[in-house]
Amino acid sequence: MATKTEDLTELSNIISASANSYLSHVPAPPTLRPAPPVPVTDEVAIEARKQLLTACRRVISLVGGPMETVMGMAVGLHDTAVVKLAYDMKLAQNVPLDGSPIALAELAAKTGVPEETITRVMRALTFKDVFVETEPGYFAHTSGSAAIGVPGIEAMVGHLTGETFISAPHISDVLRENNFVIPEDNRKTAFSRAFNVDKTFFEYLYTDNKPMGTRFGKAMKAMSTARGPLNLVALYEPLFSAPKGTTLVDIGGGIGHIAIAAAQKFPNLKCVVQDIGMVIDEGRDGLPEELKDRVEFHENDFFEGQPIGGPGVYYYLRHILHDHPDPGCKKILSHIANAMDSSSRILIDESIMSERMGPDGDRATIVKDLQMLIMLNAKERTEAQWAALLKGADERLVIEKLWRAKGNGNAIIEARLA
Ligand SMILES: C[S@@+](CC[C@H](N)C(=O)[O-])C[C@H]1O[C@@H](n2cnc3c(N)ncnc32)[C@H](O)[C@@H]1O
Repeated sequence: MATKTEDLTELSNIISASANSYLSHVPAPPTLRPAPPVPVTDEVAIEARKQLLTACRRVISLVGGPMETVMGMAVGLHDTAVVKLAYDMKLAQNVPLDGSPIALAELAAKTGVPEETITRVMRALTFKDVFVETEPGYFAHTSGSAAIGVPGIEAMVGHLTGETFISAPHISDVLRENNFVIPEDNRKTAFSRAFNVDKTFFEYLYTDNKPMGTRFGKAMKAMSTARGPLNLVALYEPLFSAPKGTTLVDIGGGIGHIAIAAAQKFPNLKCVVQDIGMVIDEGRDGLPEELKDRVEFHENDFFEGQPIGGPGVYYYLRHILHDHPDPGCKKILSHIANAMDSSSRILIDESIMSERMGPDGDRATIVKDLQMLIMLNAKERTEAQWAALLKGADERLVIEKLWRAKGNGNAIIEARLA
């Protein structure tokens, strides 16, 4: 890729050309003014955006030198800390959303936080275009700061700067004590060490810390559309011609946000959401009246078995298998394989990690891989790893087709019995 160059002039030409291409393929130029995040879906714009960001990162590495690159990564924890403070102090909720400024004294009165603390936090945030100082002592929202106040995104910010931030430093000890082999036990994680529990992240959420569980459910729902339309309703063509009464089992479907979107889009579909713990009740409570005859919530532990069988069933797993080390995934998949026949399909909606290293990688997938490591000793997988996992779960399971999303590393992996 041209952005591997160390020639600044060439890089600036790439930036200029990509910016022009980007601008001519998005509905409106990007802005820092407060506005809800809009995913980029045009294929040319997606590619131009990728080129732009890759070239800009290369410029920072070249011109900033090692102090901007390695030291920049090493001090990244302070960015997390300051976003956590903004979350805890509820700064985003107390600055006017229409983009008008608020005086420091008024913000201090509304949040109950001393002016000096706000000033220091704002100095770090405004440096990264999160909030803007419109004139000395007055602050207004930018698109970045406004996002912190959007309920589902706020929940994700809380999850990342809360339990993830607390857990992350422990990964070093967890791995060092196991000779840097990643343990396959997901009760022995950086998370479980940080919280001093012998439980998986999910077991802890649903027993010891229900508010954290509720926040996590909201974060999952918000993140499901943050990078574009849902893969299941946008990508997977067979559902458009599914016969009446076709069953889709949304395994670990949480509060049912994907099953609900699928039932709304495909009137022939009957959806069963399976999960454990409190999300089942939260899902039932939030189910729209008109879907009550086509969307059901069932309590089912995916390690224990798969009670739904019959011809033509779709077993849908979104962001489930990346939560588990290989032995757990094989257990889940083998239960499904035992319930399937040749007309049923497994649909795995996950990232496909690129085999290649380097600046062209997909940042979101790389970050998610580390997130899985810290919270669950789990991982994102390459196409070859997905195929091996399926085969390892049941010799008969093969990949039929990859339905790749445009512009990000996600796909629906369609698998069947050979
Ligand atoms: C990362 S969330 C994904 C939720 C949803 N599929 C989505 O994509 O937004 C993982 C889900 O797996 C569920 N889960 C965890 N352990 C489970 C188990 N043993 N059996 C069934 N569901 C489980 C969690 O409750 C949670 O809803």
